[in-house]
Amino acid sequence: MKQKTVLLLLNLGTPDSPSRWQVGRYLGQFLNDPRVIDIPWLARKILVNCIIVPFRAGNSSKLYNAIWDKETGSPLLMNTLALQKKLQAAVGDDITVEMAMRYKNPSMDVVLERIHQQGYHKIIVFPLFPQYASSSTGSALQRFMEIVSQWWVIPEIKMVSQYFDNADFINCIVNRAKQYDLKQYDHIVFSYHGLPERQVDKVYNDGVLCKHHHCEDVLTESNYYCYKAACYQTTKALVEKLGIAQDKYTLSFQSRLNNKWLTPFSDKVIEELAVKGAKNILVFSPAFTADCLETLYEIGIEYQEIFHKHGGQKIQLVESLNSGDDWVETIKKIVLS
Ligand SMILES: C=CC1=C(C)c2cc3[nH]c(cc4nc(cc5[nH]c(cc1n2)c(C)c5CCC(=O)O)C(CCC(=O)O)=C4C)c(C)c3C=C
Ligand SMILES: [Fe+2]
Ligand SMILES: [Fe+2]
Repeated sequence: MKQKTVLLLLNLGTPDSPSRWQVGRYLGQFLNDPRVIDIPWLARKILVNCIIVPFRAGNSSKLYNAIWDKETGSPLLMNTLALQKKLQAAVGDDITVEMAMRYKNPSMDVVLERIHQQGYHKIIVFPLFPQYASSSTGSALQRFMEIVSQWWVIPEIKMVSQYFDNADFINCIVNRAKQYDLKQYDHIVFSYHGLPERQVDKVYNDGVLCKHHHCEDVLTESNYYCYKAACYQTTKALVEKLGIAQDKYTLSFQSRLNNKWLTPFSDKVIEELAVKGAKNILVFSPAFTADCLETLYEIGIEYQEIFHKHGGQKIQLVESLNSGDDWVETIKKIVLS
């Protein structure tokens, strides 16, 4: 008997259109997730629905408009769909490749209902986040389990929770860097999506805060799921492979909602580099496997403006893994191992 297997790619999600209304709906669904804004229910409802969404939706809509493709729409959706298509071709008929978004569309409810109807014997879940965070991987896997737990038949399930330490994943980023002559840049920045420090501390069961676990330097049994530790290890592997000297790079965190997020902040690092005289910098974004608002706009447009304003010339963004052949082969290898 042939086993029917489905590979489910999960990504964060994006608005259905860049209109203020749709961006507001997206932000409302996203930020009302208790794993994203982890405060008591009533406080979250007031903060998100009465403060963040009304004040943020208009501005975010402008940012989405700037990166929206007239034909293909959201870059995050377009890149994830292209990856699904190429993976399907790579794995052949034995495995069906599906893709769903944690927020908005294609929704996990609809895609998992289709998977349910098909009666697969095995589901392999692959979140497109290399470093575990409760707000990304944790949330997507929780929603997956909530839905599947309602089924009468629960098939065999394999869930991948992170892969920042996978050598093939690191090599894919190294491959993206090959088109740039690293020696031409005054400095290299590894910019990761930020997180509230409080959420990073919640990873530890021993009550000892992240700052006492030496997450900048070591990966241990206790900090394996610490997002900060995973970001530092990702950077360590990349600088070793790329031969980047200690004083030539900086790790930083972007997209903060307030000042209690992981530091150093990417925008401040970019500003300081320009003030110190850097003219050209190369920016990697290794927490994002697909180019999206946070890479194309925040790094490519907003940081470019900051850099220029303070005397710098050009910020070069290294493209994400998107649907590259090496990334397709890497996912295939990880999920089939
Ligand atoms: C690396 C994965 C991600 C983590 C971890 C993450 C945490 C996180 N994000 C916010 C708030 C926002 N993020 C936004 C966009 C966005 N975030 C990720 C990935 C992670 N977020 C991606 C891929 C994107 C881009 C989506 C796209 O459509 O291209 C936004 C929306 C944009 C904006 O208004 O700035 C917000 C808001 C929080 C609060 C959080 C963890 C606590
Ligand atoms: Fe985010
Ligand atoms: Fe940590």
